Amino acid sequence: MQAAMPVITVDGPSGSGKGTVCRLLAEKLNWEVLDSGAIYRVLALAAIHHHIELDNEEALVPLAANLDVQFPIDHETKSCKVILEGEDVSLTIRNEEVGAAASKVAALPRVREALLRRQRAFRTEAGLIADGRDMGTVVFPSAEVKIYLTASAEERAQRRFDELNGRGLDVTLSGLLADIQARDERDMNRKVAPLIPADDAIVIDTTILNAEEVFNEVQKILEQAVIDGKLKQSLIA
Ligand SMILES: Nc1ncnc2c1ncn2[C@@H]1O[C@H](COP(=O)(O)OP(=O)(O)OP(=O)(O)O)[C@@H](O)[C@H]1O
Ligand SMILES: Nc1ccn([C@H]2C[C@H](O)[C@@H](COP(=O)(O)O)O2)c(=O)n1
Repeated sequence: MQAAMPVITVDGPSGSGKGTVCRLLAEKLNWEVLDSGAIYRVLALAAIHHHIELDNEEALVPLAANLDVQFPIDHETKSCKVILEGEDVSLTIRNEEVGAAASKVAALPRVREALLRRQRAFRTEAGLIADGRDMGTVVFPSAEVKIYLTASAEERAQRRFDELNGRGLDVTLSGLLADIQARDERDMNRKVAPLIPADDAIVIDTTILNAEEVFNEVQKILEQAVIDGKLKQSLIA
């Protein structure tokens, strides 16, 4: 039986292209997007602002439960802004240090538990595209469509290098590769909600695919989901 508010989950490691494909899908389908990584990033930034150690679960749980964050639409860029305690942190949360800090706070089981309800609340009237690490395994286990994107660590580091270098940031390919490998190791081997494909996820290796080719693969998956009766044609037209 199809749920009223369908969910497509897109999980995978850093730089596999989740955010890119979710944005393209959201534009096409006019669905909401949950960027769950942004929530972990905001929590990590709040911990840094409040001088809370990134492994202090006792202090991080109430911070997570009461996180003062909003995601208003920026009508100029048509993307979400991230407002933490009244401050626009949309750019700050995207730096590599905050990404690494997010991966550390995300390893704490009670912190993850404290953020579950907030993530599930993104399932509203439109369909939802949920981007993260455990969207298909934990947060939305009954999602209609589950996708897992992956790519070699070298390719993901190169993508990040091109992006950051293009923005004039002083980064090295070897440094970014080491960061990505450390993040993979932490995200894939934590005790709770480790990064793994859900049993019923469809895996796409994006190493040799460009963003458009990945999007085309995802569209084929959605068309198959219609044939299988998991999604209504009218929802993806
Ligand atoms: N298939 C692709 N081929 C080449 N570059 C890509 C592809 N998909 C995304 N990119 C580029 O790679 C970088 C990382 O992509 P994106 O932010 O979508 O990954 P992500 O999986 O969401 O990463 P994170 O989990 O760290 O947020 C971006 O610069 C993006 O433009
Ligand atoms: N569902 C999620 C989303 C994110 N995380 C953690 C692990 C990541 O390294 C970090 C930052 O995520 P990104 O913005 O790069 O997608 O947040 C997680 O554990 N679970």
